[in-house]
Amino acid sequence: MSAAGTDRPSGTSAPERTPLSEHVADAVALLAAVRRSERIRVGHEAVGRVSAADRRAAVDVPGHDNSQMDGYAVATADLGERAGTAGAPAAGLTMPLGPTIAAGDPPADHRPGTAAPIMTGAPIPRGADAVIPVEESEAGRFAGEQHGAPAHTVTLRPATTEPGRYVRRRGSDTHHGDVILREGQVLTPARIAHLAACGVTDVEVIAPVRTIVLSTGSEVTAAPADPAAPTAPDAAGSAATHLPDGATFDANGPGLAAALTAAGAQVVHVGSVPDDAEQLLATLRHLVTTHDAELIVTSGGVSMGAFEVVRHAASRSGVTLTFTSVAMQPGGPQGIGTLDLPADSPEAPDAPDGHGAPGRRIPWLAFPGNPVSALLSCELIARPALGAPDRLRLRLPVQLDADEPSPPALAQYRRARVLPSGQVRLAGGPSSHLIGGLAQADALVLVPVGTDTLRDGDLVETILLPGGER
Ligand SMILES: Nc1nc2c(c(=O)[nH]1)N[C@H]1C(S)=C(S)[C@@H](COP(=O)(O)OP(=O)(O)OC[C@H]3O[C@@H](n4cnc5c(N)ncnc54)[C@H](O)[C@@H]3O)O[C@H]1N2
Ligand code: MOO
Repeated sequence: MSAAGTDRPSGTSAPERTPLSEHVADAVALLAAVRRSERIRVGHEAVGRVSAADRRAAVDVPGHDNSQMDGYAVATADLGERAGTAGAPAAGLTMPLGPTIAAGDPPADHRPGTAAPIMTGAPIPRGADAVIPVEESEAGRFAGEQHGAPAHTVTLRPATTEPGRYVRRRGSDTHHGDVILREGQVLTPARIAHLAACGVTDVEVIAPVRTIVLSTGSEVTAAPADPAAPTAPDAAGSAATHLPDGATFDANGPGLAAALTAAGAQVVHVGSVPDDAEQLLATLRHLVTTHDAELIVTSGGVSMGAFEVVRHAASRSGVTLTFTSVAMQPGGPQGIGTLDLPADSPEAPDAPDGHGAPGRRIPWLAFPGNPVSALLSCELIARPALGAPDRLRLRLPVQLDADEPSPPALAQYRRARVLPSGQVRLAGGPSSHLIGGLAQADALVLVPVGTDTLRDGDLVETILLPGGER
């Protein structure tokens, strides 16, 4: 990786750019007003939710000393030296049987001098300190499984006789009071099992933020879902679908809605509007009211063109949007702010007393329109603001066929795949319209500010994304 020089050619001035970390901090502060937590049951429905508080174990796990094997509970002092680690005597060690202990039995006292048949998970009787597996008995299995008269003794040939053998101690996994789930951790199947094992039946998790996703742009159109539309596969094997001249199928609506859902939001509406500021605002006010929405996420209309609908909307009353150029690519042009639903707005919900409800201020994240820019904005800005957990980041060597230039003023997020060798390889070019490259990627490679060339073998910060399955 080679660093760019710091000298600028005279007569040029770099645009003022906001570091990504600053913009994320603004988004986190903006969404703080709508972030809540809720209590849910510990069960399969909790998978993927994010903990909003530390949680402690309600009991020791295991709850009692218990056997790790089906075998015989013994007091090792009773085995004496005859069955020392040098090996059991050829004739074995014959002992009277104690009472049989099953999993679920209450802990009892051990009868000194006996070997008590004990099952995996059953409580070790008080006074016993080891379990000899049934395979180390002369018969190799329990008396009840054998024909003939019930046995009163067992002949053991223990491989070793050290105390504690095959005993799972109370609390050896988790102690009562241990923190078993931390704030910000995802509820994975194993964490759900651990919580359940520790007697925790409900947890506080981040509540989904009701979110409206709106694509902007007069060119943006939804792919036809008309059941009467022709669906015969074309030469390339996909359904024949007509894209009107000049139009673009809406990638950002479905993509952002999916990314926001994965980040824990509840997407209540996905749609699009043309480049008309009045229509955009009327649509948003109507949707916010109808769905009692708490967050607006738009894509497009934030850069320097003549038809930047979100920028135009920002000059209307009740809209507070700041536009900034974040020092990253993709996703540089960003808008952030609020939409007011004033008390006297015809769209404001009626209060129970029939008078207008108090006005509301809805956070608004305005992402750029290029599909990779929109999705990476969601990944890098909306996810942390919604409280979604950080992705795993690794420093990996990048595998390149040739040097890759990078704009030194920007942190560049290149799409990549992690290789089984532990290297990472770029997937497609840097342009922000290349949604196919992002779709095949399972990682982002961060080329930091100040770098003008990425070289084969450079160690790069790699952000792991879902989709790594081969
Ligand atoms: N003169 C300048 N031009 C541009 C600049 C700049 O700084 N100066 N920034 C570029 C960057 S970087 C980006 S990113 C884009 C952002 O543009 P907008 O947010 O205004 O987005 P649009 O112009 O509406 O669209 C850009 C591009 O993406 C396509 N698009 C938009 N929405 C969708 C959608 N829902 N699904 C699929 N594709 C979509 C749209 O058709 C355009 O091709 O501006 C650069 N320009
Ligand atoms: O910042 Mo834009 O997202 O590169 O195309």
